[in-house]
Amino acid sequence: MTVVSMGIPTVRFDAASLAGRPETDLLVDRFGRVARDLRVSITEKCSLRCTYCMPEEGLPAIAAEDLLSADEIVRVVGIGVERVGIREVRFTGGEPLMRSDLEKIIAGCAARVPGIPLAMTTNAVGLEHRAAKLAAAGLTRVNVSLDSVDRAHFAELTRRDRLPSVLAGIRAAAVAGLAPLKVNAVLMRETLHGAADLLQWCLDAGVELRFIEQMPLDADHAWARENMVTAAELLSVLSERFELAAIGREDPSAPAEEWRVNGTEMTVGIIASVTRSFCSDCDRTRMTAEGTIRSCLFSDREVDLRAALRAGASDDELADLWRGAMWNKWAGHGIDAADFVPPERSMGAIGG
Ligand SMILES: Nc1nc2c(ncn2[C@@H]2O[C@H](COP(=O)(O)OP(=O)(O)OP(=O)(O)O)[C@@H](O)[C@H]2O)c(=O)[nH]1
Ligand SMILES: C[S@@+](CC[C@H](N)C(=O)[O-])C[C@H]1O[C@@H](n2cnc3c(N)ncnc32)[C@H](O)[C@@H]1O
Ligand code: SF4
Ligand code: SF4
Repeated sequence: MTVVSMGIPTVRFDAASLAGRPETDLLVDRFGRVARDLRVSITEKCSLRCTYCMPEEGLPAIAAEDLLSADEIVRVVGIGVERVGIREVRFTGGEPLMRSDLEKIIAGCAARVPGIPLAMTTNAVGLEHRAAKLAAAGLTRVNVSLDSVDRAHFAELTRRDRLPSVLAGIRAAAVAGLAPLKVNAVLMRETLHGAADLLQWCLDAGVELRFIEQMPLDADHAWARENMVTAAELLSVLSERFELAAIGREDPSAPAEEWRVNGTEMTVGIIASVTRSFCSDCDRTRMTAEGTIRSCLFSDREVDLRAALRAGASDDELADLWRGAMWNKWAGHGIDAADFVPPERSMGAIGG
């Protein structure tokens, strides 16, 4: 904890050391990486309870006054783009659609940082009714989480019977021009047998599917390395039905590696965060719904921008706090280390 004087009142907030940092405005770290991709969590609330993410009862509620307001989010996004080199912004959560002022947040950001892609990662529940408004506000594209197209299985995995709403949301997003639309599916023992069906559904729907290796970020702490489905295992299952040709990554810092399917233009991606980690090329920086900067999914060391912002810090001061948070970023998640300990926050509380 560092004491920072910003006039009256004097407020305490975490500031990470900038010692040894080169003279640059950008969000550099000690490992030569530059963070340009900002992921903004805007709520801890969610309409689903995916077993690999949330506890059955949901996450503890964040008090309304502790959440960043729409105007505060727009200000931080503006600082990110104008002062520290952010080139892409993604809204996430929790479920971003749970915020009734999401359109206001998007419109505010679109006006403040014109030309910067504004994406959203969502479960698509209720998106049917908001896709057109979100697109009009300036949202550019969406990635939708969908682990199964079998209604009973979906209800089991998410503890909610909402598959029809998700599918309607995907259709509405396509109609609204939120493209390219990608589907994310977390790999699990209980879904592996349906993986080929899910891929066929996505090929038929003309959307790109990416499978994600499950990470130890579930609120229930049930993740176990020996139980997880690896990219290699998935590839062997998919290869029984599809001809897959490796393409690689869109760009070095993209989490997904891609495979061409059946010699067509359609692809399937795998985000192998555990067995083929991409930490050495990481370009991510995160802001939690409470306004703390988190340099890595797995690092609980957060820098509190909200306290500074509400105490009257200038844009320059906020930018410096952000730079300090990222300068002290770890090399990677360390899941393979003998002394690995999962972070305190689960995926839904960080913003995946
Ligand atoms: N290890 C790790 N995994 C991540 C990170 N960001 C996203 N993921 C994983 O990748 C999944 C998909 O992320 P999305 O929110 O769709 O974002 P994206 O893949 O960067 O999006 P695109 O730009 O469309 O490729 C998430 O659900 C996470 O499981 C990250 O910084 N580190
Ligand atoms: C936390 S969710 C937030 C956004 C939105 N609610 C959704 O599900 O897309 C963001 C992403 O994290 C992924 N995720 C959640 N828990 C995960 C875990 N334990 N390992 C890997 N990915 C996870 C989800 O599949 C989703 O794609
Ligand atoms: S993955 Fe997304 S939809 Fe599922 S519980 Fe977590 S926040 Fe909600
Ligand atoms: S685990 Fe951390 S360092 Fe690795 S890719 Fe994700 S955010 Fe980046």
